[in-house]
Amino acid sequence: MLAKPLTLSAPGKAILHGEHAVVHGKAALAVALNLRTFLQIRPSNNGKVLICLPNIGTSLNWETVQLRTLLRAFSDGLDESKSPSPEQMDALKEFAGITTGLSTTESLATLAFLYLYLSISAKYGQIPSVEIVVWSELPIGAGLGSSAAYSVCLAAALLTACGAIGCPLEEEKSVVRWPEEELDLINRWAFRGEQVIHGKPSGVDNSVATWGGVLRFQSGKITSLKRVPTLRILLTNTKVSRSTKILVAGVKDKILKFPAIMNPVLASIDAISQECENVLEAMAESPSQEYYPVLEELFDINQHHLNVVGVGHSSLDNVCRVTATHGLHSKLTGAGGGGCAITLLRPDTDPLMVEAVRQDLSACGFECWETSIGVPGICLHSLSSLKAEVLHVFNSA
Ligand SMILES: Nc1ncnc2c1ncn2[C@@H]1O[C@H](COP(=O)(O)OP(=O)(O)O)[C@@H](O)[C@H]1O
Ligand SMILES: C[C@@](O)(CCOP(=O)(O)O)CC(=O)O
Ligand SMILES: [Mg+2]
Repeated sequence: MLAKPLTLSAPGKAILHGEHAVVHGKAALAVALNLRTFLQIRPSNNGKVLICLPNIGTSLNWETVQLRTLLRAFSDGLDESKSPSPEQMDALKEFAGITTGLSTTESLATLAFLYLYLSISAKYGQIPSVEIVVWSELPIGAGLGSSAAYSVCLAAALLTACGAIGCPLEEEKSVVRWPEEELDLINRWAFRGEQVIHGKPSGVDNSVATWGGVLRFQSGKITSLKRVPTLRILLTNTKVSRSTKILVAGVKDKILKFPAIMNPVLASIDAISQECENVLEAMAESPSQEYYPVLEELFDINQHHLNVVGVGHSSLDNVCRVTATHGLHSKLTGAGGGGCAITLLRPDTDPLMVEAVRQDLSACGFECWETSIGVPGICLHSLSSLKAEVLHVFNSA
């Protein structure tokens, strides 16, 4: 099916409000970041499937005949409307030789790939021999949705390789997107990859990586915010590693243990997302500085709530403290427990001040950078449109 190599990319995300609460049916507001995961898929004629993951130093390959055996055993339950079953996961673990019960970076990436490869192959009757390289600009496991960008890239590449969706790249265009119904199919398959990595994802991250822009997400309903003000956001990576799967499971346990205490906190987070959406709309309508104190206060309140639900970390408290000494307001973003925080900058924040904050945060061992938001979701690239850094990774993989 695949005639020539394809290169595609999907963005990471930052959650303004609603992380964790969104897993329990509350609203979240999320933005696509200009940090992307890139995937190159090449047709191969050696009867193998190869996946190379330079970010984590992993390269794996299997014979398609081996995969075909597994496919037969699994083709019944594998389609985009079903969640991965424990039996399927056990069979994949055995196949991939994953013996430890612990979810490592490599084991999760391998299982998500094998699950998507086999289920898409089973559904569309193809078992393509391909070489795949996935490389990301995003920090991995830091709250910026690398798992979703990975799953969305894999779903789009495998659906294209199996002929389930078209390949809309035209010679004269450097970047193109799929039509809406194909994006929807990519998103639904990517959600299955997120289930392998997260356990119980809400679907917000894969939706942002697919659709891009600024989204409101609640119980699977995706609403693109059409009019949003330009927000300046500083991202800080505390470099404290954590696992989304473990943090999401911890919040669930807390809700089960203290429902009367935790449910009102989730309801309050939901109200914060709603209030923030109202403010963003009003700002887009009539830009004014007067809205910033409200956005800042919402960051502060939500950060306290996230500590209450048990996903804070002393490194994140440090980010909040350091930025507060410069009059700035921060909250964790994504699953928390370490990873990244976001800090709101006002449009007129002096670059010298931003530099001073960056230096203070770097002195704590953190990495910090300003980012632009609301970028496009999954797209196909012509080779000539790729940055030298990305080309270099693909050429040397
Ligand atoms: N570029 C990549 N290469 C390999 N694995 C990746 C990549 N991006 C994401 N992953 C997988 O996603 C997991 C991180 O997901 P998660 O804990 O949800 O953190 P986040 O989504 O915030 O980065 C990693 O452990 C790894 O299995
Ligand atoms: C905590 C959560 O709301 C976001 C997780 O994001 P990340 O994997 O930490 O980037 C989980 C989810 O919505 O699936
Ligand atoms: Mg994730």
